[in-house]
Parts: sequence; structure tokens; C-alpha cells
Amino acid sequence: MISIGLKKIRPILQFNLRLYQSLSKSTLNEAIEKLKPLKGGHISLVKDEASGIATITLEHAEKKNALSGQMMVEFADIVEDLKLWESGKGLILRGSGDTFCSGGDLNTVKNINNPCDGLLMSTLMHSTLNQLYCLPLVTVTLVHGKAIGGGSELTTATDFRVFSNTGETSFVQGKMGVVTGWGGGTRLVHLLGPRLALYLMTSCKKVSSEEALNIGLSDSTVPVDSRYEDTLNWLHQLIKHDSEVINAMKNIVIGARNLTLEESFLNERTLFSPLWGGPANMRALKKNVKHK
Ligand SMILES: C[C@@H](C(=O)O)C(=O)SCCNC(=O)CCNC(=O)[C@H](O)C(C)(C)COP(=O)(O)OP(=O)(O)OC[C@H]1O[C@@H](n2cnc3c(N)ncnc32)[C@H](O)[C@@H]1OP(=O)(O)O
Repeated sequence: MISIGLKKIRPILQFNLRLYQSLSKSTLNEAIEKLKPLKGGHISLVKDEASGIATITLEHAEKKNALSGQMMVEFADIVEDLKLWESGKGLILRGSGDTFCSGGDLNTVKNINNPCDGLLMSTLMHSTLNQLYCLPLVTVTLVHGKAIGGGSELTTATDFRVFSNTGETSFVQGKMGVVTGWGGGTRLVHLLGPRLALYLMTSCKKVSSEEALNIGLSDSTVPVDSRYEDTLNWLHQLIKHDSEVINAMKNIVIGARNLTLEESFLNERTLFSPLWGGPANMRALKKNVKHK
């Protein structure tokens, strides 16, 4: 009976996750062709096998970490890489220099400034950021300095946000005559609810680190000088368990976000059963842990 359940649930979860990936393969390929030649900056990925924490760094400091077309394509490749990282537990997304990200690189934007190309860019960024959103890792954005436009959208693609004192986010798309192009509007509603999300989008208000903490957009504020180390420490507190346990916890959250209630409970049972009596569970039982 259980094996029937196991067989059923994988396709359900995978079907829902495929929704994010299946924004038409040919459209994605067309987007990559279009965006790749639009150069500038770089995105790096460092995977620390010992801790299970990966760090993605936007490296275009001279343009305030604006995302060029080339960086958008690199971002897609990095998320593909992380999807295959079996021992991974956590991820930090950050920017280099004094700004988290000033959104789309205006030089790239000028080259693709028509509805068709806009749809291509949007399709690629939706695919990348929604797959990031669905990684089985505990993910956090370190918001140091400004997150503007598309930059503010990036911050919504992780589970948590840690702001440095100077961290600030603003959904300025309205001032640019557009709306969120990277899926940040939908994720913002999931994060804060429709009322606050609509307020932030329509007002284009700058949200300081303090305000972000107050409204539940930020999970912690860290001093500027020790921002990366403090974010690492903050994340370490959440990823003490075995990677299988962390991955299953995150997959419960992803399932609950995407599936119907019934499917989500089935997903949860399916994730639970292999851990019950598994290596981490047996080690814990042997230790006779007291939860004082
Ligand atoms: C995709 C779409 C969406 O919303 O979905 C978007 O994101 S649209 C993009 C929305 N973002 C924007 O409109 C950003 C506009 N930029 C700004 O507001 C400002 O530059 C700040 C980001 C607040 C930084 O001001 P600050 O006075 O500190 O520095 P700055 O203005 O001298 O900027 C340093 C250099 O970075 C460049 N720079 C800054 N942001 C850029 C961007 N997004 N694309 C291309 N270049 C950019 C500046 O032009 C300047 O280049 P030079 O040294 O060569 O002069």
C-alpha cells in the first residue's frame, strides 16, 4: 500500500515543480541566445562541502551589481548546478561592494526594450528564480546596501532575508513604468500578504532594515562590518541536522506552497517515511536525547 503512495507522490510534486521549468524550453533557449551576448559583470558560486553552505555572489560592483543579460544566463546555470548538489544544506545570496543589486542592467534593458524581448527575459528570470525558490536548501539573501527594482525581486526568491544596517529595498518598477518582471510580485504576496505587497509596489517606498524587520520582510539585522560572517552564523543555526532532514523539511514547505492540501499531506508522509528508522533517526535514538 505504502509503495503505491510513494509512486504517486513523486510525480505530483515533480509535476508541480516542472511548472516552473516548463515555461517552454524553446522560449528559454531563445531567451538565452538573446541575453548571453549582453555582457557585463559575473555571478560566482562557491560550494563549501564541509558546511553544506553555498554562496552566490553578484559581481558587477562598478554598476551596483546590475544584472546584465550574461549574468542572467549565468544565474540560470548556477541554479541548475545547485539542484544537483546532494550534500547541500544552505545557500546565501549576496552582492559584492556597497549595493546588493540595482536591478536589470540598464544597458541590457535598452537592448531588449520591446514586449517580445521583455517576455523572453521575464521567462528566463521566472524560471531561474522560481527554481531557486524551490531548491531543497535553506536559503537566505544578505541585503547589504540597496536592493532596487529587479534587485528587490531577487530578495523574495529565498526563504529568509538578513539585512545589514544599511540594507534597504524598494520595488521601484512603477516609477519605471513597468511591474515586477522577475516574479517578485507573486512571491511578495506569498511573503507579506496582498495588502502589504500592493502597498510596497504602488508606493515604491524605500524599506529600511528596521522597517523590513518590523513588517516581517527581514529576519535579522547584522552589522555592516561582519555582515557575511553573521549571516553564515545565522544560517548555521538552522542547518544543524543531516542534509536529508534539511532537504525533507524544505520539500515539505515547497509541497505545502504548491500542492493541494491532500497532495501536500501525502508529500509530507512520503518524505517522512524513509527518515523514520533511517541513519540520523537511529543515531538520535542511541544518544537518548533529552530535549530540556
Ligand atoms: C528588470 C527591471 C525590473 O524592475 O524588473 C529593473 O530592475 S529596471 C532597473 C531598475 N534600476 C534602476 O533604474 C537603477 C538606477 N540607478 C540608481 O538608482 C542609482 O545608480 C543607484 C543604484 C541608487 C546608485 O546610486 P549611486 O549614486 O550610489 O551611484 P551611481 O548612480 O553613480 O552608480 C554607479 C554606476 O553604476 C551605474 N548603475 C547603477 N545602477 C545601474 C543599472 N541598473 N544598470 C546600469 N548601470 C547602473 C551608474 O550608471 C553608474 O555608472 P557610471 O559610473 O558609468 O556613471
